[in-house]
Amino acid sequence: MPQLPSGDCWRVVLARARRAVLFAGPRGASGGPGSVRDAPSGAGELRGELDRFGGVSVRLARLDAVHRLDPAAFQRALQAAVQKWRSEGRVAVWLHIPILQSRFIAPAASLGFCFHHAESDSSTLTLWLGEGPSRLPGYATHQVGVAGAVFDENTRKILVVQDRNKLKNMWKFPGGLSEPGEDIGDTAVREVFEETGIKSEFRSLLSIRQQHTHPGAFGKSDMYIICRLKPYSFTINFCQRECLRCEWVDLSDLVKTENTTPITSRIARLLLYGYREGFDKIDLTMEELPAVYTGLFYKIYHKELPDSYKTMTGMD
Ligand SMILES: NC(=O)C1=CN([C@@H]2O[C@H](COP(=O)(O)OP(=O)(O)OC[C@H]3O[C@@H](n4cnc5c(N)ncnc54)[C@H](O)[C@@H]3O)[C@@H](O)[C@H]2O)C=CC1
Ligand SMILES: [Mg+2]
Repeated sequence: MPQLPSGDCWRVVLARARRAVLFAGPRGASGGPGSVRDAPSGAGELRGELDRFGGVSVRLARLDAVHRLDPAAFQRALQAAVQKWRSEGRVAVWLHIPILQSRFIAPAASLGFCFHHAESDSSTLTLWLGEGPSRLPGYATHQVGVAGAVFDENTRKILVVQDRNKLKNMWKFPGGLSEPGEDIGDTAVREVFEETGIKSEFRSLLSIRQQHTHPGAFGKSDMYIICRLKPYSFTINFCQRECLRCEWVDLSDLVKTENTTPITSRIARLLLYGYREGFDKIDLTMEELPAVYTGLFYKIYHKELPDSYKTMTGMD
């Protein structure tokens, strides 16, 4: 006579019906070897969702039963769950832990989980279960800083600041770190306004600098992007907290001065070339396009295509 499913097992049956949701019930309960009675206790507390790569994602914030576990009980439940997921051929486990349940981090780490990343209110740990070294993608590798080279073509003047918090007070373009979800051009315009009081609009992207193990990037790499901006206000009202000085200077004076950073000096020369020969020689302009699958939009930056190439279908 077939054995009736236990409470945990019923949950597994329901989960199978729903397919996308995985219950880390007792070993064998969802088709693997073993029986309900082999199950290490507590395994049924952990429930995950299967991702398209064959990994399991467990969000503790959504599992009410887990709130009642102490760290030792959580460790037993997680160990049982991992054993089961391994037997089912899952390639990885993603464990999302709300900051107030951080007592579960150490038990997970003792089972081999490592930090993948943390946000302000949660951390995410991973465990690779597949063959060979982990193929899980890492988290953020860079911070993005954006500066605005605000150039007034009518007066040939460019906006520069001296940073208050630096040991050497050299002229540089105003700028700062991008916020999550912020367009590059919007960062440049916002930072220029916050630091100098000058209103401007985005024209183009001029340069990208990549620097690894940047001292201000918490051990990550730094991407520093300079944009060409066009001013539409001219009265300076600079931020005393961040800047020591702020001035409109003649572009050719900025090219000649030694009291500037190498990157500022180089971009000043590039701007002078663009001013004399045409900005199309130096500009990477932006266009917004629809993403293929997601229904979202993205911004693409490249040199302007001549009209004759915009509609070209192949080699004529
Ligand atoms: N070559 C160049 O001309 C320079 C380029 N950069 C690039 O600019 C970007 C960063 O721009 P920033 O103007 O530095 O950023 P930002 O304008 O976003 O923020 C700077 C301000 O953040 C605050 N801050 C930063 N670290 C802090 C800390 N540890 N404690 C307390 N307050 C803190 C300070 O108020 C500081 O004035 C990076 O991409 C960097 O590589 C920065 C300086 C010079
Ligand atoms: Mg700044």
